[in-house]
Amino acid sequence: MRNGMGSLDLLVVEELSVGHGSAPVCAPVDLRLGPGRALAVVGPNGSGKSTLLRTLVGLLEPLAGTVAFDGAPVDERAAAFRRDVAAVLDDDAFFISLTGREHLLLTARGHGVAAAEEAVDDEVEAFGLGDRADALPSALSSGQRRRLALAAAFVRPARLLVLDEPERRLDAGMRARLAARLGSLRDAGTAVLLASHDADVVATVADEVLVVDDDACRLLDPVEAAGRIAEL
Ligand SMILES: Nc1ncnc2c1ncn2[C@@H]1O[C@H](COP(=O)(O)OP(=O)(O)OP(=O)(O)O)[C@@H](O)[C@H]1O
Repeated sequence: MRNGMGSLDLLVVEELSVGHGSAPVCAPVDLRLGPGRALAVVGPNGSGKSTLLRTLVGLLEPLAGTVAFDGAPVDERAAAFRRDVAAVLDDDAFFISLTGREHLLLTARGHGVAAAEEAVDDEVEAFGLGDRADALPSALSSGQRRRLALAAAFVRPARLLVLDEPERRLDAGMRARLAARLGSLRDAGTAVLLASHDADVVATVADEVLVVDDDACRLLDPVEAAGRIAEL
């Protein structure tokens, strides 16, 4: 299906059931996400947002239903999928002996960024890492580790950005800057999928909101969803 920007949907999810054993953690999900669009996944603690995102990026097998990225079933081992999709799901996925800056350089170079050093400097600046970029991850605060994980997703090109509660452990100023940046990326054509508990982040970034629930997972527009998010 073509979306409002005249492009093919990147992510197509049909009758998707997700869970860690045989029982689904929430009702089945149907959604489509195209370039230049942003979808927020909301719901209370334990409703299944992270389980859904992990399934969408191929880290968990669907219990039923399908997930396709760019017309093919999701396979996180496929080079094209790894090239096109940047995900920040956890913030403890670091090499213990590489500094923050070294992680960012590795990521930028691994994804073919031409001026990798400059791109890394830009993200160090944007995420306020400053001289802490030369520390090992174990010597960073939890918020600084979060910033580093996010910087690693921004330092490389991606067609789809998947973020699990990106606001977690960020201070108010950084939350607002992150939301603004996600909005700019979306406007520049990246597809953005994020789980969030932050009504301001959702209002700034999302064109559409998926409310995850046991009975039914429903797609709402951000205005309809605003009251609902405030309750969660
Ligand atoms: N590795 C796991 N093995 C078994 N059950 C799990 C696992 N991870 C999560 N669960 C369970 O799956 C359900 C959904 O959890 P999930 O982490 O997807 O929720 P969430 O909506 O992301 O919650 P939160 O807002 O707290 O981050 C919960 O009941 C949780 O306890």
